[in-house]
Amino acid sequence: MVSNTDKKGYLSVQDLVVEYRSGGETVQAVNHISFELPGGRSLGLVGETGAGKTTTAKSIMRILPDHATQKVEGVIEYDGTDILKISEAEMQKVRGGKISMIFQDPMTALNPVKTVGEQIAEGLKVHQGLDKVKARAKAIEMLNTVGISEDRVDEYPHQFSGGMKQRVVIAIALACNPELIIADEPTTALDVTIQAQVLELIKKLQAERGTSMILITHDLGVVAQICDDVAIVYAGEIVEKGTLEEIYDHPMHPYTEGLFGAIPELSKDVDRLSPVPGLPPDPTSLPEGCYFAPRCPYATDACREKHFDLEKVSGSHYVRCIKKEQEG
Ligand SMILES: Nc1ncnc2c1ncn2[C@@H]1O[C@H](COP(=O)(O)OP(=O)(O)OP(=O)(O)O)[C@@H](O)[C@H]1O
Ligand code: NI
Repeated sequence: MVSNTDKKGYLSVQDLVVEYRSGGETVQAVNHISFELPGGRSLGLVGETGAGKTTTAKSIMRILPDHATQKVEGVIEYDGTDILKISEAEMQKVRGGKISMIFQDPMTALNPVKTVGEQIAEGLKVHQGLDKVKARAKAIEMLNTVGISEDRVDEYPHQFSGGMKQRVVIAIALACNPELIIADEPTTALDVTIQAQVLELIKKLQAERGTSMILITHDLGVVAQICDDVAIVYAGEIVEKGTLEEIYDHPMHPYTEGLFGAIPELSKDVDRLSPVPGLPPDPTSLPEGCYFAPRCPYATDACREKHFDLEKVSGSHYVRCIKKEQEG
């Protein structure tokens, strides 16, 4: 039995299924994704565009678009509570309080007509019940934390550069001391030097505060720099997961191999995902067998017929591929 203290900050996603309705068709965006994230650890979600990474993140935050979402199933347990079952009022306490999300695009995450100070203070008033004066003082402290001079507290987003805006977004996300941060490509909108600075900052704050993190990215170098665990997402499924070492030193799924270009090593510089020849399947009509089979250099008839489960290879390393059975 897992005691309550063991569940502190523990995220468990089990059998998550998300479908959108679009143009009269069903989009199978997330297909039975399961993973666990113990408190204090960081997990990288890696995969091509459209794989279902953001949808997974939005499910945890419960911010999927109502009008377009036709099905959300599964269990998302945080701190022992199924967050898909609690009321919206309870969820509002979780969102931005215990769990907060850093969005991909700082331009859309910030409100153009409010000062950055007001925007950082907002969550502090809601989640920590701080009064105006205390919330402002804490907002200033947060600006310092992310390396922005406090005399800019009354400025508006348009007065900041892209990198500085993303720092403000991070300050907002971290202000309430979240236990879990979900960062959806937090640095893609930034130029390379600013990217490195922002990542260093996230990493430092995470280490200081023992925060857990889900990092969504296309950048394998960033994952290597920040994450303990990695899950490779393909067509709404996890096709391989394990620790950073397990995945980088012994990638087993042909898709993972493809993304890494060749056989990667942690010590070598791996960065951008390699383009894998071919295209992912249409999420409105997924193939019968393995979703990767149409692009897979090793695919056999068995792969096209049967859909494989994610199976344990060793330690915490899991892979969804028949090749694994053949290699032993
Ligand atoms: N509001 C929506 N309505 C219909 N389909 C959607 C909606 N949002 C996402 N999708 C579809 O769901 C699938 C998963 O999208 P998602 O944004 O989760 O992928 P992602 O892995 O985050 O991709 P990216 O790396 O481009 O951010 C895609 O096929 C996408 O087109
Ligand atoms: Ni995304």
